[in-house]
Amino acid sequence: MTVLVTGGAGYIGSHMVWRLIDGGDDVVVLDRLSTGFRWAVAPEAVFVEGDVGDEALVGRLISEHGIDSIIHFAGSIVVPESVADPLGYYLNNTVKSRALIDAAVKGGVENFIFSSTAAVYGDAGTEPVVETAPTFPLSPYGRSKLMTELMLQDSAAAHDFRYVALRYFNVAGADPKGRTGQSTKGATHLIKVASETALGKRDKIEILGTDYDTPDGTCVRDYIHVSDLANAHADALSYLKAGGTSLAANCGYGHGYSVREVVDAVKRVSGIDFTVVEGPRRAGDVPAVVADSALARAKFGWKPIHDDLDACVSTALAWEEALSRRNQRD
Ligand SMILES: NC(=O)c1ccc[n+]([C@@H]2O[C@H](COP(=O)([O-])OP(=O)(O)OC[C@H]3O[C@@H](n4cnc5c(N)ncnc54)[C@H](O)[C@@H]3O)[C@@H](O)[C@H]2O)c1
Ligand SMILES: O=c1ccn([C@@H]2O[C@H](COP(=O)(O)OP(=O)(O)O[C@H]3O[C@H](CO)[C@@H](O)[C@H](O)[C@H]3O)[C@@H](O)[C@H]2O)c(=O)[nH]1
Repeated sequence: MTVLVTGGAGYIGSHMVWRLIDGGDDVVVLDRLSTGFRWAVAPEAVFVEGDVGDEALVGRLISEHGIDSIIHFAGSIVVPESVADPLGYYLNNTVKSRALIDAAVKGGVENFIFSSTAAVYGDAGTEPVVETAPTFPLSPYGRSKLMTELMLQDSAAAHDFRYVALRYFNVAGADPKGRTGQSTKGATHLIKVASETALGKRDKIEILGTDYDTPDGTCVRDYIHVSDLANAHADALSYLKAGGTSLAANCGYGHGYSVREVVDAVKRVSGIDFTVVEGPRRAGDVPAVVADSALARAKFGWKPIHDDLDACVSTALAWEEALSRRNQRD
C-alpha cells in the first residue's frame, strides 16, 4: 500500500517523504509547487504536480496507486497573510481540504493525517495547553484549520474513515542528514529569518512587538524540530493502521521561548552578532502558546529526540548554508 503526501515538496512535507522512504513505504507526492520545490522531493517518491482541490485527480491517484493513507500538508501557512487575504486562506486550507477529504472517503482511504496548528487555540498563555482546552483562533489561518478539523470529525463519524489532526506548534530545524530543510522564498518564520540574517542574506531582523504581556514583552512559542514532527506522523499513522480512534493531538515540547531568546540562540550558535531592531506587533500574532504533548506520547508512543533549541538552530543554520551553495550552483 502507498501513502499519498500532499504538500510533499514543501518544508515539513519533504521531511515526511524522507521519513516514509527511510521506513520502506511507497510514497506519492501531490504538490502544485506554489511554495514548494520539485528538487526537495526524495527521488524515490512518485511526484505529481497538481492541486489537492482537484477531486478527479486525487480520485485517480487513489485508485491507480492503491493509496490507503493520506498525509495532508498542502496549504497556506502565513498568519499575517491570512489576515490580509482571509478568503484565499479559506479557499486553500478549508475548501480544498473538503475536496480532498471527499475524494478520500469516496476512494475508500481509511487513514488520514492532517497538519493542524497551535493557532486553533488562540492566546493560550505560557502554560502548556491540552487538546481539550477551548479553541479560539485569532486569525483566519487558525480558523481555516479548525474548520478542517471539524470536517474531519464529522466525516469520521459518518464514514469508514479515521484521522489524526496533529496540532503543530512552531516547526523549525532541518534534516540532520542535510537532505532537506526550509527553503521557502521570502520566509516569515522566526528561526529561518534569524538564520538568514546570521548568514548575511538579510541586513537585520526585526522583533515584531515588545509590549506583550509575557516575561520579556515578546511572543512566546514552543519550537519543535521538524524531524521529531515527521516521527510523530509516522507514529500516528501506525496508530491508525492498528485501529486507533480519531483524535487531535499537540506536537510540541512543552517549553516556551520568547522571540528574544530565540534570536539570542541564533547569535550564540552561529557566533555572529547580527543587527536586531524592535518594531510594532504583527497582525494575527498571539502572545503565547506552548504544547502539552502528553496525549501524543500516550496514544502513539511519540518520543521526541531533538528537544534542544540550540540543536534545532544548528540544523537550520546548516541548511541555510547548503541553500546558499545550491543557489550559487543554479
Ligand atoms: N511551519 C510551521 O511552523 C507550521 C506550524 C503548524 C502547522 N503547519 C502546517 O503544516 C503544513 C506544511 O507547512 P510547511 O511549513 O511545510 O509549508 P510549505 O509552504 O513549505 O509547504 C506547503 C506545500 O503545500 C503546497 N501547496 C499549497 N497549496 C497547495 C494546493 N492547493 N495543492 C497542492 N499543493 C499545495 C506548496 O507548494 C508547498 O509545497 C501546512 O498545512 C501548515 O499550515 C506548519
Ligand atoms: O522576523 C520575524 C519573524 C517572526 N517574529 C515573531 O516570532 C514569533 C513566531 O513567528 P513565526 O515564526 O512567523 O511563527 P507563527 O506566526 O507563530 O506561526 C507558525 O507557527 C504556527 C503554530 O504556532 C503555525 O500554525 C504557522 O503555520 C507557523 O507559521 C511571532 O511572535 C512573530 O511576531 C519576529 O519577531 N520577527
